[in-house]
This record gives sequence, C-alpha cells and structure tokens, in this order.
Amino acid sequence: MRIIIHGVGAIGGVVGAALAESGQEVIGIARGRMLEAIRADGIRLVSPKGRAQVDLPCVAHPSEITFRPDDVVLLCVKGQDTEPALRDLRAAGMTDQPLVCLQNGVANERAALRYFPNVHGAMVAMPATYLEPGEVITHGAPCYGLLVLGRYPGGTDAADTALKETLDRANIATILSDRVMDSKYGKLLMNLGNIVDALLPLDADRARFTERLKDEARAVFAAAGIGYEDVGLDDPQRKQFMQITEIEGVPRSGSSTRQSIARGAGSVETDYLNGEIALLGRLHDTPAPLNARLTGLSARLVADGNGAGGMSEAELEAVFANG
Ligand SMILES: NC(=O)C1=CN([C@@H]2O[C@H](COP(=O)(O)OP(=O)(O)OC[C@H]3O[C@@H](n4cnc5c(N)ncnc54)[C@H](OP(=O)(O)O)[C@@H]3O)[C@@H](O)[C@H]2O)C=CC1
Ligand SMILES: CC(C)(CO)C(=O)C(=O)O
Repeated sequence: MRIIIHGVGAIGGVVGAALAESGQEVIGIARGRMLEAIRADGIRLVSPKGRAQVDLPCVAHPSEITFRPDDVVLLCVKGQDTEPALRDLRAAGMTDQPLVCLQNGVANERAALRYFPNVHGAMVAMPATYLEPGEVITHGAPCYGLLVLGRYPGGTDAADTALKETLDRANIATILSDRVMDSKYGKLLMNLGNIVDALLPLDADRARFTERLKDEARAVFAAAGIGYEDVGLDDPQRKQFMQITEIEGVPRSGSSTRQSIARGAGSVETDYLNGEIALLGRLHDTPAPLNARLTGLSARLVADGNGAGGMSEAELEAVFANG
C-alpha cells in the first residue's frame, strides 16, 4: 500500500508524519510555505511523546503522481477545498482507489461519490495544530489521534482493515464501523462550536453558545431522521486511546477554524459545519436560525481580516438574541 495525503496541514501533517515515521510509504500533496518548508527540512511532529523531524516526500499537485492500484488517498483538506481537490485527483488519473475523507462535516463523502466509486469516511478525533510552516502539533496521547473508519455510505471492506492496521502501527488508533456517518454526525455536533471558538477571546465561556447551536442541530437531526453517535470526551473508546494532553511550552491553539483565521487562510469551514445544519433545517422544515446566522458571521470574520477572538460574549449574545 502507498498512502497519498491530499492536504498537508494539521491533520494531513500529523497523519503523514506519523505514517512516514512508522516506515510506511507516503506522499503528501502540499502547497505554499508548508510545501517549501517540508521540501527544505522535512516536517516537525510535536506531540506529548516529544519532537521528531520526519522526511515526508511531497508534491505540489496530484498531476505529479503516477497513480498505482495499491494507492489509498486520504483527503485532508477543509470542506470548502474538497471539490477542486477531487477534480484534480480525477484529472491526474485516480480512478477506483479508496478515497478516505479525514475531514469534519458530512458533505465530503457525498461529494466524492460523484467522482469516485470507492469512498470511505473517517471521524477524526485528533487535537492537531498547524500554525507555522513545516511544523504540526498533536496534543493527543497515548495515541496521536483516534479515527472511526468505514465505507460510505455504510459497511467496511478489506481496504478499511488494511488501512486500520497501517494507521495503528503509526500510533493512530483506528476503529472500524459499519455506520461511520453516525460518528461523523456526532462529531458535527461538536464542531458547531468551532466558529464560536474563533470569534471569542480564548478565556471566554463558549459552552453556553455551543449548547444552543447543538440543541438546534439535534432538533434538525430528529426532523431529518438522522442518527448520530456521541464521540465526545466521555466516549470510553476515546478515553482509552486518546486524551488531550499537555505539552510543556506548547499551548493548544484552539479549533481548526480558529487556526484558519490565525493563519490568514482566507476561508473557513463554517458553511460545511453550522451551514450543514442550516441546510438540513431548510430541507426538513425545522429552521436553525442560530447556526444560519453564524455562517454569515464567519464570512464577515474572514472578510474583515481582523483576526480571531475579537468579539465579546455580550456582542455574541446580541447576535444570538437579535440576529
Ligand atoms: N485541526 C484539527 O484539530 C482537526 C481538524 N479536523 C478536520 O480535518 C480537516 C482538515 O483540517 P486541518 O488539517 O485542520 O486543515 P488545515 O488547513 O490545517 O490543512 C489543510 C491543508 O490542505 C491544504 N490544501 C487545501 N487545498 C489544497 C490543494 N488543492 N492542494 C494542496 N494543498 C491543499 C491547505 O493549504 P492552505 O493552508 O494553503 O489553505 C492546508 O495546508 C477539516 O475537515 C477539519 O475540520 C478534524 C479533527 C481535528
Ligand atoms: C473538536 C475539535 C475542535 C478538536 O480540535 C475539532 O474537530 C476541530 O478543531 O476542528
């Protein structure tokens, strides 16, 4: 098996570095300053286990890869970058190799099925950070992260089993599930707080806002007949394999959405997180005004360019109250 990581950022970087460190053949598709840094010095993986400088072969575009039948592609870009990534992979010659969405949100797998027949999903529990080119951090221990993996829309197959063994060897605990999307809908509930985390100062009380977003989402899921599984911090499997663990001198940097703002990435994933709830609400006659409002707020946060954490709790409370 050869693993191709499309999108070497926080998740792709940790997974790619861990796989390469374990001796697995892996190629990253990276861009910008991350690509330059990795080509110059490799990628630095910082974790509760320590620091490792890892050689990670990378290309700038899928067209530089001659695809092989034994390739497995891990899609690790943000949801708003999925469609162009899929189109590039197909144009580069990828056909029926397994494509695994290591992404939050629930829209990527369906989008991928338009291009490829062999689509898999993964629920990703990995507290990963990418702020500096050439360095990725995971605060996960004893394993770097925990994945729940399965075929989309359901079931598991030999590719999942082989990938699980490969990831387990790389210290990324992997659980197979016939109903992987239940885990991903459960994770989506958690990610409704990503934009709250990006808007408020680091010491603000996020929970009271996030709970209201989740309440709306649960009502929407009920109306849509969508099942979901708790994948939160109290999940016993999660406790066993991966807990958020301090690294001396390396603070956690907030959600992946906050990191996008901090890096000036130019876009955020909110339309595929809170926006998914707004969309489902509209489809199933169960309005989700708070989640819908936050998609608009996230667009303004990116457009204003003022950085993360600039909104007070009172200001956000007013948005929740009045729109
Ligand atoms: N970070 C975390 O802790 C967690 C994240 N997730 C999910 O994992 C997924 C990935 O998130 P994360 O790793 O944080 O995101 P990042 O933004 O850190 O990484 C994505 C990387 O992909 C690059 N990229 C995007 N499009 C292309 C392209 N066409 N060609 C080459 N490179 C490309 C981006 O480049 P550029 O920077 O230039 O945009 C970026 O470096 C998301 O769905 C996220 O929600 C899930 C669990 C935890
Ligand atoms: C749950 C959380 C916030 C963990 O980092 C995450 O999935 C993300 O940052 O996108």
